[in-house]
Amino acid sequence: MSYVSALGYIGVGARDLDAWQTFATEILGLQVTRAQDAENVDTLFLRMDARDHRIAVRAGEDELSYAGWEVADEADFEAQVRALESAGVAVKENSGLAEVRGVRRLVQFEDPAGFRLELFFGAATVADPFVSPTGVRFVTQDPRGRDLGLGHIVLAAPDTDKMIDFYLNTLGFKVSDFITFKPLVLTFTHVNPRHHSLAFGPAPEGTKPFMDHFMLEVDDIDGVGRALDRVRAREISLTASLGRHTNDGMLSFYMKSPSGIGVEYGTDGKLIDDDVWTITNWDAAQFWGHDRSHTH
Ligand SMILES: Cc1ccc(O)c(O)c1CC[C@@H]1C(=O)CC[C@]2(C)C(=O)CC[C@@H]12
Ligand SMILES: [Fe+2]
Repeated sequence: MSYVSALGYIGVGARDLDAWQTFATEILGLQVTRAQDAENVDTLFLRMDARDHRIAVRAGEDELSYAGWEVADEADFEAQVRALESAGVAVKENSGLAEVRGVRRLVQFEDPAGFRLELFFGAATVADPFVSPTGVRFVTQDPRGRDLGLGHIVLAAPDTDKMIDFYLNTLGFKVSDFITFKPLVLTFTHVNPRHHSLAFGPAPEGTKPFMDHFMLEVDDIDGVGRALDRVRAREISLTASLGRHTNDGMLSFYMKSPSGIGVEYGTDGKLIDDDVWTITNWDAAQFWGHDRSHTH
């Protein structure tokens, strides 16, 4: 039982849309279309490949966010909706929202932490070629052309066990591996060859659930290096220096977006072949780097 095929899109809220527009264009290298959404709210639609957009940044509360999980076709869509319903999850089909997102069909539901999720198929795709303003190319497919989604997200919520149970047993995500440091355990999960589309970060009791960061992957190290140069040249805070993760081998750095949500920008992430993959439990998050004390 596994129907979800990719992290199709995400949405975040931002009070300062002008700052986000500059950040998206000049640092991340995303193509930006700024428009009113269906409810006349100022929105940045951010493009990274043939999809109409994979990130929407909507004027409003900085914390607001949602994730759009994609399935390959209508049969998988209906099967996943049934699986959610038999698990007792309230699922609401929303054709108006499907139209706003440009997708064929869409349902809305919440995970156990109350995080807003959408399940959809038939993503909005445009004929116009994607052209990055910084010249990067994003990795959203594997070498065989299989969709890898936009990157990954890390969610932090107090009851991690309940969250993991839901994503594994109701949505069919698979464990990639674990990283254990002292009392902390981080769990990484995949839905396609990308090492993780979703990971669970630690959150102390009483914390409001939040998206810690999203990760975008580019296809060469120079794209990461040039983005890092531009971060250093501007008022953007670097939250972890360049480093290489143990589990997915990603070479990346972390920064704070203008609305506060973290962004990891990397390259060279590992792909998982389920036929030969064995789950490991790493004792460290990185082979080197990702220093969080000497940043600005
Ligand atoms: C460890 C790791 C491997 C691959 C990744 O893409 C990735 O984002 C991470 C997590 C990085 C980071 C960490 O190791 C310390 C605890 C952190 C800050 C969290 O609370 C969420 C992200 C975690
Ligand atoms: Fe990450």
